[in-house]
Amino acid sequence: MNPETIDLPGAKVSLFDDQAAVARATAETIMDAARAAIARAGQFRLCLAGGTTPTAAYERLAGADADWGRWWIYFGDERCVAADDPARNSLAAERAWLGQVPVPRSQVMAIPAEAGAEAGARAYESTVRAALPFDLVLLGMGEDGHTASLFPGRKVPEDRLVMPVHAAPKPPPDRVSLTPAALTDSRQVLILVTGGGKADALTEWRNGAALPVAEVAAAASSTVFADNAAVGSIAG
Ligand SMILES: O=C1O[C@H](COP(=O)(O)O)[C@@H](O)[C@H](O)[C@H]1O
Repeated sequence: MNPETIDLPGAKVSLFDDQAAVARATAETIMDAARAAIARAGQFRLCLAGGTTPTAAYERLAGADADWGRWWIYFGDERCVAADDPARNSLAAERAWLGQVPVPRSQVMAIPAEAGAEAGARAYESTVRAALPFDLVLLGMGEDGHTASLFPGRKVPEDRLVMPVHAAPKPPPDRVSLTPAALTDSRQVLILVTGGGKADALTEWRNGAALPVAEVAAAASSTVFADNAAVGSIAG
């Protein structure tokens, strides 16, 4: 049974029974956005979330029938480790989904984070500038309320679309992240929140804390897909 509801400032919230239901709805939302973008503009520009939360949705997309030749894939953040390191967000998406569908390789725009945070961010800036506005930005939320690699209390350069991140509180310490200016320049922003470990951050968000995820959500037309485990103890 779903909890009653939860209000999150700046976002429309949809609640689901479990992570599998969130994954199903996420894959459907992405497919709907793709069809609409392709009908409107002949291509679909999707910016992906990293971490573990979106993996089940990516696995569902691996079995979908889509006009893959018209999809362009971007990443909201990346960890500065070797290109074949399992910690890479791009590799996780590749294994769960992208490696199994005929999206042209030239249209999967990985962040060159193996070059280091500064060089990777500099190189990806022009890629993102040319892509905006995105059709859909998919985001997750960390247990501390971070999203992409935007961590609480960190300064964000106002003149950049992509920024280097050092000393991240969650390993690895060096990362590259799109800034809120880039993540919110999208027709839709969909934020996935699953699992009991996210309940404290959701409570802070509901109470108006200035978390990165809350700031990004409020600056865009955002929807949150959450499951019972994330919301259960704080609903009502
Ligand atoms: O480090 C990261 O964390 C967040 C949340 O990850 P999750 O494993 O709790 O889903 C993720 O959204 C971000 O892209 C990632 O680099």
